[in-house]
Amino acid sequence: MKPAPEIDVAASAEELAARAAAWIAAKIAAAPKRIALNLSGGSTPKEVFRLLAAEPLRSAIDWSKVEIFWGDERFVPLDHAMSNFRMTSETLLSHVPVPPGQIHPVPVDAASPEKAAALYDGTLREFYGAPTLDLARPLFDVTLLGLGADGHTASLFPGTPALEIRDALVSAVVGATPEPRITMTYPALASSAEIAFLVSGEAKREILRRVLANDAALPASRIETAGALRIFADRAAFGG
Ligand SMILES: O=C1O[C@H](COP(=O)(O)O)[C@@H](O)[C@H](O)[C@H]1O
Repeated sequence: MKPAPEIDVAASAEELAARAAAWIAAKIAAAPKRIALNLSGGSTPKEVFRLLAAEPLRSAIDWSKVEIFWGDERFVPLDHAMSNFRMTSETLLSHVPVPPGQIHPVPVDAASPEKAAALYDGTLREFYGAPTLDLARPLFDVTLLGLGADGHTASLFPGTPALEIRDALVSAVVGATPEPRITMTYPALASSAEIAFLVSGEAKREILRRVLANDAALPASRIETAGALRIFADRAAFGG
């Protein structure tokens, strides 16, 4: 992992969520105009999203500035129980006034995971306003990431071809999980002013230790960014 992450250790999962939500709210407040948030799926961000959608943060945030993307998605309909979009809608987006045109879901209605990936790649480049990413001008302001017990992050799973992709921003991931996934690749995830991992629970302790030791076999360890790297962990995950 580069650069060395700033590690924020909370006493509990609830405190982790509160600290991460407050941090995101502060990032939105500090943004002069629009702010591009690249969200993670999975279980850990749910409470963070609920807190952002509840008072006092809901009213304090200028949601008209916010653009929403997803770092990964299951190739299932948007209303499917496994959909990251659905989880985000239920916990956050159906409760806050983000203009609909600023919500950019992965197009899971495409004919195949590969087509969905290619379309989302185009969406990212159009939003960025240039065909290639410039290190000095990140695509996202904030990228949230989770950490799977196998070391995956977004849908970058150990041993999958997506880990080696450098010329596309988005890839299909077929065969790593029962359902196909769509994931941003390292170059897209890395193009963020701030990357924040959310890691909670004792089940993540060993994998977090290995990520912090830069175990190169783990996809999460291979995130490299010109931006800042932060880890929100609870004591159960971090130890101590
Ligand atoms: O970054 C991500 O990581 C998770 C694993 O997180 P968890 O909170 O469910 O343990 C992953 O599956 C998710 O889709 C992704 O965005």
